[in-house]
Amino acid sequence: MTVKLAIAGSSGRMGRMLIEASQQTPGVELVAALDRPDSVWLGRDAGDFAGVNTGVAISADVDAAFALADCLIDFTRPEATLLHLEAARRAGKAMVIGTTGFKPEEKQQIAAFAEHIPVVFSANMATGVNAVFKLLEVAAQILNSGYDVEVYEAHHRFKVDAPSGTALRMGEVVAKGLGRDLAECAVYGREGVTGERKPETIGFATVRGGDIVGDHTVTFAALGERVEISHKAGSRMPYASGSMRAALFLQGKRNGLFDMQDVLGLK
Ligand SMILES: NC(=O)C1=CN([C@@H]2O[C@H](COP(=O)(O)OP(=O)(O)OC[C@H]3O[C@@H](n4cnc5c(N)ncnc54)[C@H](OP(=O)(O)O)[C@@H]3O)[C@@H](O)[C@H]2O)C=CC1
Ligand SMILES: O=C(O)C1=N[C@H](C(=O)O)C[C@H](O)C1
Repeated sequence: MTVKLAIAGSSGRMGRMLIEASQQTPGVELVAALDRPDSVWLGRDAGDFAGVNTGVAISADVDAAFALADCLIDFTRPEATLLHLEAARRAGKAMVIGTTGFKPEEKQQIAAFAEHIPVVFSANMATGVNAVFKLLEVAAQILNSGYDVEVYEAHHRFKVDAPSGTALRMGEVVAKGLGRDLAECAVYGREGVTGERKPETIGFATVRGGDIVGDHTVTFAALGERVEISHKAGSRMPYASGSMRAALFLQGKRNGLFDMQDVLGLK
């Protein structure tokens, strides 16, 4: 059966890519496209950015979108995602959430919504990045003593949250593998006379510039050698295709919180 899709933030960088992906993915049908109530794009065909005619006009009416759609894909901002989750709960429909930058208590709210509706929530929908999460689990098991862990990420100049959701997830995966709690061992910046590096810490470095789509590297550095595990995105399409896969995965599910590891069968 076809999954009827609504896409939020449809004029955004990911929104445009998701609309394009929806036109190329068997088993999904775009039925609604959302943007802010004050967006200049309201009323335009959702496919205008990609040069295709979808027959779906961009609107700000979330409840009307859920009346048509089985699933909303949301790559917006945390405050918008939480409002969309309320509408999804009212309608009893599914959500795929790619938005990053949530506070811990907001993540708990998402988990609470997922007791009532099915949700895929993942900081990175790309298959390659999810493969890297698995590689990091293995690396942390083997390189569990004497290696300093540092996470580097680089993104475009327009990104508003740091470190990236993906970098934080990478930190969480490695911390768990090493038996540490990321909240206690993360170091998010260094400046001035910092003193020597504490061995139990996990450091983060953030670069912002130009149109970098998304680079992530985790370094395990010891005395005499280092291991680097990297992913570099050259296009946003892997995030969009992963999201289509996530929407198809949610078909027929009543509730529950899932991530791309569930979607890809990596757990
Ligand atoms: N999980 C993953 O694989 C990936 C996650 N992301 C994440 O997705 C999110 C979006 O990224 P990106 O597309 O680059 O961002 P953009 O700023 O390009 O797009 C965001 C879209 O959401 C809309 N929006 C923002 N606030 C609201 C609101 N309060 N109500 C309704 N709509 C709103 C924006 O409208 P307007 O422009 O009018 O403000 C815009 O259309 C980020 O959190 C990013 O980190 C990105 C790529 C991959
Ligand atoms: O904002 C972006 O562009 C991206 N955001 C996600 C993140 O914060 O991890 C995923 C990807 O790196 C692109």
